[in-house]
Amino acid sequence: MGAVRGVLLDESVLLSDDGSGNPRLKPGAEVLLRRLRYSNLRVGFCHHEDLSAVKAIFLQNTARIYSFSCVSLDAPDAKYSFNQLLLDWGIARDNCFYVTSKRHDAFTHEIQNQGWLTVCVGVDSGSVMNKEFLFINKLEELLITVCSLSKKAMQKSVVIIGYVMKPSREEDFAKRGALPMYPTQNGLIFVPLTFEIPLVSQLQDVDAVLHKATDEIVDFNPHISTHFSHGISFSKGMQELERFIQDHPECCMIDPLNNIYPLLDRYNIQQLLLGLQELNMKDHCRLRAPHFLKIDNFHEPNLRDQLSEANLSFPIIVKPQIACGVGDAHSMALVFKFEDFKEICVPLPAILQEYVDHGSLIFKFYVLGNNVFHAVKKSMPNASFLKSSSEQAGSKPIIFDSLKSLPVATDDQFSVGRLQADIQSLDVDLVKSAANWLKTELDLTIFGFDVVIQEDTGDHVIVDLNYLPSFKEVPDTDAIPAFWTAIKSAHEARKTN
Ligand SMILES: Nc1ncnc2c1ncn2[C@@H]1O[C@H](COP(=O)(O)OP(=O)(O)OP(=O)(O)O)[C@@H](O)[C@H]1O
Ligand SMILES: O=P(O)(O)O[C@H]1[C@H](O)[C@@H](O)[C@H](OP(=O)(O)O)[C@@H](OP(=O)(O)O)[C@H]1O
Ligand SMILES: [Mg+2]
Ligand SMILES: [Mg+2]
Repeated sequence: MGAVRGVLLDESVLLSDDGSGNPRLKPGAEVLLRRLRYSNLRVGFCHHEDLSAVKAIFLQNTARIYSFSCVSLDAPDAKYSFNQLLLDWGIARDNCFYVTSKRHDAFTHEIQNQGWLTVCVGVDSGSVMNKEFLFINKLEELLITVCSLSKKAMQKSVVIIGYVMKPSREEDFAKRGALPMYPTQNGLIFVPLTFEIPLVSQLQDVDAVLHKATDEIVDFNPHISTHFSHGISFSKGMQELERFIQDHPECCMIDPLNNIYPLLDRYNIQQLLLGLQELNMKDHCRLRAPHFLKIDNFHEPNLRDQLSEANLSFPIIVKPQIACGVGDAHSMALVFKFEDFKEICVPLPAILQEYVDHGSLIFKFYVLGNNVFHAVKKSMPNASFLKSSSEQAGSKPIIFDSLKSLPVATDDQFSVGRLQADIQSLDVDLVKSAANWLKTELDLTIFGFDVVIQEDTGDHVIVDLNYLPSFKEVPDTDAIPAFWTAIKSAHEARKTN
């Protein structure tokens, strides 16, 4: 038997009704189907003829939504349709999981005799004669059960990556084929970790954990401690995961929490980026960090002097010190004069950053292990454009959210001719040297950073660093294999450390 390739779900696992006969999906079923949809496993539903017509139609419609098969077990040609399903799927029966919640079902025993792996969900193992079945209590256990069996069947030639990230991010990655539950070409199987069931039971077969821990931040209080990361509170599930990893160092984190903390703090990022000056090479543009100043409030008596000492002049972009993970981590402002500071409500403590005129183009760089990709994106326009639009509003500061309402250049502020010139002005080798330097400094597997090119000097200024970004601008054909290679290498490297 090889890795599990197909999963056939009996309607008893998926359907309940609302008491008045109207069918609906059982709790946990919708999440399961969403995850199976992009799992690279073949998935089908099945039901007996005695299923009510309304439920049978609901099941067929649900299968259609997810592009899954749906077969009737008692149809005159049932055996045919079952075997036909296997032929259509192009897989052997012993690579298939049949999942049911039926206690006594002649069909279940027959299909098990035909060599299918059978999983009973929510069925007391004592009530079923055949002990060959696998028994799980909750639907949430199914995926880790499938993946663990695949690993066992593949004689450990696969590595199971358990992952934690917010649903929207998981969906984005899964749709790109990045999180398959069937082994990748380099032997990775991805399984979502759920906090709905004890982590210990899930992690015993997991070889490495990929997490976007910042998706599990539930609060940030900068006043709790002078140590920035002490102000960060993670979800109970993330805390349980952290405790497990402390007790089980053999299960590796891609990447350890301590390695991502610096990227939660824009002050840390600025201090780290000061090291870029060591990379500057003769006959190359200058690579640098923006001038910056960290402030705890806008009423500091000698703020003007501090601005001048930090080599900061207006306009100044104001960003929260907390870089991600909380709702207002991306609430920013572009301030044109000193008096405007009292007008803005950027969360404190904040980082004041030199606003770099960069011709409305930003270069997003992504480091995936030893691969470095970059993409060009439209960005905020030069200050003169923003100031004029702001002057019409009485030169008020421009308040925005960088993820939701970034004041990107309008077409007339952005000329395509410039686009060619600007793209050619990017010193890729210089920035790749920065990428390699950052990888060493940060000891991270996957991270991104934003580069703007200052118009009058050509300085390459890194204005942002992010952990586990979506690298959505990079073609999947390049990004996804690199994503898998990076994770595999990180697991191997951390395993040997
Ligand atoms: N110092 C700067 N000078 C000029 N433009 C800047 C500067 N900093 C940021 N920007 C512009 O604002 C955008 C958002 O800034 P930044 O990337 O720091 O925000 P963020 O919330 O960290 O975004 P994300 O993490 O989603 O990339 C940048 O993509 C760029 O267009
Ligand atoms: O949502 P928080 O934890 O505040 O952090 C953001 C990051 O700072 C951004 O870098 C992410 O955007 P990209 O994944 O496109 O880089 C962004 O990804 P998203 O736009 O897919 O949500 C977020 O992860
Ligand atoms: Mg950014
Ligand atoms: Mg960022």
